[in-house]
Amino acid sequence: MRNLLTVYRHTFRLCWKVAPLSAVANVVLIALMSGAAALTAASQRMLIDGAQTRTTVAIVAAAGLGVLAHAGTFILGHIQGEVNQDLTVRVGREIDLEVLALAASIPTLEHLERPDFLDRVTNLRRGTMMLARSVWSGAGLVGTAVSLGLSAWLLVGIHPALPLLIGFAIPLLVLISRGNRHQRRVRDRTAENERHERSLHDLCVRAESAKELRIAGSGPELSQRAMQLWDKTTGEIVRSRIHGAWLEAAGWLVMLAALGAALSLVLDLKDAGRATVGDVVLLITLTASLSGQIDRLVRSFSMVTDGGHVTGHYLWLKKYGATQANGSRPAPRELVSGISMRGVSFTYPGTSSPVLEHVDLDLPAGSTIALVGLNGAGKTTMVKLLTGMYRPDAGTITVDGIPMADLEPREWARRGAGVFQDFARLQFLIRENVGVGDLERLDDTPAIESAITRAGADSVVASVPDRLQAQLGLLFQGADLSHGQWQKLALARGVMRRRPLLLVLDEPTSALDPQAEHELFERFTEQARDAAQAQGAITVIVSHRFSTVNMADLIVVIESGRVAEQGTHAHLLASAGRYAQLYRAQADAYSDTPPTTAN
Ligand SMILES: Nc1ncnc2c1ncn2[C@@H]1O[C@H](COP(=O)(O)OP(=O)(O)OP(=O)(O)O)[C@@H](O)[C@H]1O
Repeated sequence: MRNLLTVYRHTFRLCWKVAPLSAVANVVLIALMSGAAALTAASQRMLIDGAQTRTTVAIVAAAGLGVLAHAGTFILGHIQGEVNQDLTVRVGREIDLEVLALAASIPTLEHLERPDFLDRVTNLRRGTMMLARSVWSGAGLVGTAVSLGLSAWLLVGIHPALPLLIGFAIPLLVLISRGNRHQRRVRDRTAENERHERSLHDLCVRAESAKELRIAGSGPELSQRAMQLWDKTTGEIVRSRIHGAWLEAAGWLVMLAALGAALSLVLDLKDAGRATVGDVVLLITLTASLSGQIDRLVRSFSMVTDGGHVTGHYLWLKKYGATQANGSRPAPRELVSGISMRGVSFTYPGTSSPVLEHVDLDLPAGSTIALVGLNGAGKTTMVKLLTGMYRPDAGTITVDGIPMADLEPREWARRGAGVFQDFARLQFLIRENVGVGDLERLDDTPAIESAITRAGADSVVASVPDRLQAQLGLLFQGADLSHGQWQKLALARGVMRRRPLLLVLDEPTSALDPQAEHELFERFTEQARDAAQAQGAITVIVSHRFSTVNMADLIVVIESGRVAEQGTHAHLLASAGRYAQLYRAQADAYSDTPPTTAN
């Protein structure tokens, strides 16, 4: 309940921020409407009683009051519905943006690969409207309670037992909240299926996956699977709704029986001369409006409880974000000793075997380090730990002696730059595609051009008519590029940031020919040396090409999550270990002579 109130306060603040006038109007309209239903019933009793006593003034006054109350209920209800809808959409959008910003601001990556996190975000995104709506339902709940109080007061006037009628709303509410609870459980349970269905759907309609699907002929199979998942998910949701509808119907039957009993009581009272015809009409009118009020109460109650559930996800996300950003020490502006890993082990969430185990490694300030090893050895994972995207399960990583966990994570992230093998194809203008590598210089054309030149991407820009202003990607009728061209732009984006302390190049040139890659790395190594001298910057390269690797100051061979060997190219070749074996295997593959077995 406290959580719900916290989020309501926050949501009211959002309402005030996005549409203060509508928020005030909504409160006033809800207050006015809560009195209108009771006023309608009271005017009818006055009308009947006035007719019996033939008091013209009373009849005219009652008729005027009735018309006013009816028109008020209708007109105010209509306006309130519109105002409410507008507020719900605007506030829902605001909450949606908040959720996205919150999820994107978490400096680590782990949550994006945790199914429970993704399910919560799915439910949260499904439920932002619900949350926004539930705030006004909470206000509506108060309004309806006031309206029911007025009705109870009118009922007491006929017979003191009649207000008990309102108490029959309780079993109805209990049954409905039971149905809602069941529906919420089903929604949570089906979130994973929904994500799965969406990913299959995306695979079927995205250009990137189209080639593989066409050649394998697997499109129909995948769309069939997506369909089955959709049927399963919606089937479960529909069944839970039907279940809820049955429970609600049972509650209403009880309520109707109570209304029938009340009516028969008032008819008996009238026969005994202890009630007027006006009282009978009042009860009938109240019965009709009571049903409406209780129905509103029930709907508001459902929305409030649904909102409470979504609130749980929302607060969880906020708390999770806060726990992931708990370091507060400023990141150094230059490196003196470098980065060290001591006893570092790491297992991906949801898996059981460690990817890195007891890694001890020193990355001296000002050096270029190459990580080599077979596929799946753990090279990219090591880079993810060094950049702070994941935290080790055991051991420590220090930056100039400061534990990385103590550093303000966003600040450390800002000290890094680079490009990953699974780079993004950002379908923006070319200048934006590159500029987002350093948001502060998004509009700095010379900086963008310089990054493009350093990444060897000048030919990519020259190949499209509008140059830097060219729109990229087929989604927006822009130019489509080859894989290698996209990669060159990703590389330019990766080197946009000025003076990073840690530059990571994780197979950034896998789509380039060996000659282009070699030239590029020569250029990078030169620049890295300048940065190294100026501020002790470290460059980490992950590559399978030994022509690139041998330029590094230190080569680290990773094997099954451990450091197998380290040293310079010459040292490792001389020691005739794993590196020498891998190097010769590649050299043989490029030569005309048959491969030798390295021993
Ligand atoms: N997000 C993830 N969740 C679970 N396991 C993962 C994840 N990412 C990688 N792995 C596993 O961790 C191991 C190491 O992966 P990593 O990407 O670090 O290897 P790598 O040495 O960079 O390989 P490659 O040369 O193929 O790029 C692999 O067995 C991989 O399956």
